[in-house]
Amino acid sequence: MIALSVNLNKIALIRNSRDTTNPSVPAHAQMCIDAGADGITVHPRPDQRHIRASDCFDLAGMLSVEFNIEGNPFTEARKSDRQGVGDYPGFMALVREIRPAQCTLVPDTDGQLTSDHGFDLKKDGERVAPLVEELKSLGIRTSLFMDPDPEQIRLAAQTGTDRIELYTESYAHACKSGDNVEAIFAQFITAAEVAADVGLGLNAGHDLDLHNLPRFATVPGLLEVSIGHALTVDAIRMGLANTVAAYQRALGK
Ligand SMILES: CC(=O)[C@@H](O)[C@H](O)COP(=O)(O)O
Ligand SMILES: NCC(=O)COP(=O)(O)O
Repeated sequence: MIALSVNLNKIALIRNSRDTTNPSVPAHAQMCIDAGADGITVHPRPDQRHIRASDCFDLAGMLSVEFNIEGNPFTEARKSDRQGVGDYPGFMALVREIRPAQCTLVPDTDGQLTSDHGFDLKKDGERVAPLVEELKSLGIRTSLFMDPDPEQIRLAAQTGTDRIELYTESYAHACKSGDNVEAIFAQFITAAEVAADVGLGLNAGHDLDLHNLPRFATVPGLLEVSIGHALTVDAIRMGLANTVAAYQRALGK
């Protein structure tokens, strides 16, 4: 069974567009859970453009499903520039205190519009490995955000991480454009086979949607997908409960 972890970044983005608590991130998480979500994912960024550190604590206090916190482990603490919003404590400081079920390390720089690449572990492997070890010692399952690159995936196994999360934007783009879909999808099949060969659990995410998900769900060994942007947009059209159910059906459940 492939777990569906709903990413709430865009719910927080709507909330932050006013000085309000509406929509409530915890209340939205509960609606996702009531509708059948297997997990909740958030990606607190240093500018707190959407998910804030306070959201992570609020969610940690109420979730009855797995909590996955994603982010760049090398981000430093940053003062909030918005009245009434707490400071960003730094990613590792936040995760050390919350101790979510899973932590997905993502090599985003602070100013990126969105996540757009996996780790280069030739460059950063020696910095990442000790953090993986620390997170695991805290009882947190670790995952590294990776491109579907066999050499990099083999390097990921050397860090000691439990899982990797395949960055699926290239597949989503190919599905939209119709160009090279088979060749791109074959890259993910190969990446999944390499991950299994080196003992890594397999997650995936970014730009997955109701159209591209059914085929991606056939990737061997896939354990979890985290989906936020397209699912939130679909919920505007279909309603949240119907949307979560539709994504579960797209996963073959
Ligand atoms: C790592 C990844 O691909 C997404 O989980 C990320 O959370 C997207 O971030 P934004 O929602 O800020 O675009
Ligand atoms: N790790 C991917 C994620 O959490 C959500 O990505 P997206 O569906 O918002 O592109």
